[in-house]
Amino acid sequence: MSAMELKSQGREAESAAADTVRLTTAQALVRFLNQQYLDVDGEVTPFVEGIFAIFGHGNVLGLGEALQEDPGHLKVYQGHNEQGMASTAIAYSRQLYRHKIFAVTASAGPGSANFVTAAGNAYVNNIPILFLPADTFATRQPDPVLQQIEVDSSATTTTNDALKPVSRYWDRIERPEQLMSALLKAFEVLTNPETAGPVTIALPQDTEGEAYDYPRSFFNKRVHVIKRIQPSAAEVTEAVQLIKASRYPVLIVGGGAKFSEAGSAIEAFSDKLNIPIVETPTGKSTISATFANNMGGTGILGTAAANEVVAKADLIIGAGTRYTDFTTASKTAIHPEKTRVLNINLNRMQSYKFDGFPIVADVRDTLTQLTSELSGYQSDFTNLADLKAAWQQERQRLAHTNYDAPDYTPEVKGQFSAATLAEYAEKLQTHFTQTEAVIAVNDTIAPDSIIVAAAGSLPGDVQRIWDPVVPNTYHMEYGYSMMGYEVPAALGIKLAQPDKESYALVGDGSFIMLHSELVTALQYHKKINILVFDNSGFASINNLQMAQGSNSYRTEFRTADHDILTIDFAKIAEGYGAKTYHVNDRDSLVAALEDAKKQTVSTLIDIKVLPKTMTQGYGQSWWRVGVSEVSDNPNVQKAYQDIQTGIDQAFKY
Ligand SMILES: Cc1ncc(C[n+]2csc(CCOP(=O)(O)OP(=O)(O)O)c2C)c(N)n1
Ligand SMILES: O=C1C[C@@H](O)[C@H](O)[C@@H](O)C1=O
Ligand SMILES: [Mg+2]
Repeated sequence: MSAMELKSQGREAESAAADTVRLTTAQALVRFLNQQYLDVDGEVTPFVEGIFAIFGHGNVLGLGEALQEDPGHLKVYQGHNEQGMASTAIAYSRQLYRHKIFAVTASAGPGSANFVTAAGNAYVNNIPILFLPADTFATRQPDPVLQQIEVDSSATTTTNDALKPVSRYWDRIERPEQLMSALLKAFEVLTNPETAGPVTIALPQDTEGEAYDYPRSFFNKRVHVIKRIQPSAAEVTEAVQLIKASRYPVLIVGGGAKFSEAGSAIEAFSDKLNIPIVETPTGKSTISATFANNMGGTGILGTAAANEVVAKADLIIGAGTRYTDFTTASKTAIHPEKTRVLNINLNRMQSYKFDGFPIVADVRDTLTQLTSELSGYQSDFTNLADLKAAWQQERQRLAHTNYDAPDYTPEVKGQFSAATLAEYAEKLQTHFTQTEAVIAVNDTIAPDSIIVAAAGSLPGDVQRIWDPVVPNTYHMEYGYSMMGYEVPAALGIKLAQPDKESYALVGDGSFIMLHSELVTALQYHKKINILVFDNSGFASINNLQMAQGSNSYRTEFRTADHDILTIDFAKIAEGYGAKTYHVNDRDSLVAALEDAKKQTVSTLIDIKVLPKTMTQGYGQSWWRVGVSEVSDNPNVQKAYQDIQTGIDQAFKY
């Protein structure tokens, strides 16, 4: 028996009579995490998979020591950037429909501050994650300590207070016994589908190591049951009336539908009642793109087919959607004056939106009930197959856009001159268009591979032209649209589904901003594939800026001498130890993708693409943005007037 085992046996024996066990706060925390289980539709699994850690002086001696001594079943990984490793944890939970989580721990001060962006991401996307930032001393004896901001107005304010607005539950453990009530509350929040999101338990570094006689009962196995909330009879009756009264109902599949695993229920509903479905970015891949009534992504970034049925709708059925501006075209795509709205959502507040009739219940079970109650009903849509076929034709056109064609004009028109585009072609050594590249990836990687995107122009492209066939293979973070989510998320996805290939679709700007967890993937032999779409700039923002009358300003990547910046992303990843490829046309991309499939090590494909060659709007694409009211630039003045016209037409709340 090892010295450690002897010591721990002694500790158990010592307090056995009192039915307590003497542990430090950190040891008690680790022991508790090991005992949390989730019951989803009768299947019980451990809820906490592990912990990502970047140790500093604030957490290495308390939590670090406890994990070193006995992590139980928790897998402990070293992260390389706090925001990055938290993004990995978020992606892991999201990919597993929130059935499992990782905790993340950082040292006090800057390490903890690095959590804030990721916490915002988890908050807006309703993803459970347990933040365990170290904190300054509870005793305050050595104050101010290294990395303490030392707020004059209150000694209780520390860096970790910045996590309060982006936590669904926030607590600070200043005495070891506080841990018990804090963790009970924390895990209720983490495991409740209605409140799931980030939880912060701040750990003052002295408290982490302080001991207490914890009741053994606190460490009993706890099974948190996910309850599928059923619609009331009155809710079903009203919904049935609304649908029966409508000729052109359209179902919007949101993230709530995906988390409810409502795919089959939606297909049955849509198929039997002839109701077209359209998808939000998060809802996409709940249903296969090949499903006959699936018109694809909707909203500002939507397909022509989806936006056409939404325009015709006399009833919108929102299944687990938050109705963000991108889905509603800033409230111009849906008008409750002309279109009734029926909302199915676990969250009561969400269900009230657009003056909708609220059903506060589980999406899967509600739609199943509605399908059986509505037998005999069919919508009057007759052109769904034609709309879908027309969109597929457009997708084919986008797959073959050719910069070298004599009559070539880019998808984003009227912004860069032919000379500027030629300058990019020459500097980046590419004639490759982004739409051709994205579709080539879609057509080449295995259908059960998982892609992730988050920011820039790629979320718009894939919302329109990515056709996911296998459910849950499309992982989109377009709630916070956090640049830098893509690479760490690819690792989280790989940890969640180790037998699948995981691909990050990432712009050059996002890659530069954050890719530290590529090192973690390499370190732990978790293969991820990174596809960098390099157009040498914050191109989507450049598009937006120029579309609203401004000149191109600080959104292209140019040197002080106005030269286009050229970066060898493959070389960067090669330096870390990844297998890399340079690509500038379809053939070289397909060859690289095929070779990358054979690798066991993480890969990066550096894809040089031309700016202005991403997809553009297809109906329902007004976006309310903050254009300047006063400007000497006539184009900005016009853009301001155009925005006022849009505002006049938009639904007001
Ligand atoms: C953390 C963060 N900072 C800033 C933004 C605002 N933003 C959105 S897209 C974008 C540019 C993205 O550039 P890139 O990744 O190269 O993609 P591209 O637009 O070129 O497709 C910026 C700065 C953001 N979404 N997230
Ligand atoms: O500001 C933004 C504009 C969007 O086009 C982009 O996709 C998103 O990442 C963003 O933050
Ligand atoms: Mg870019």
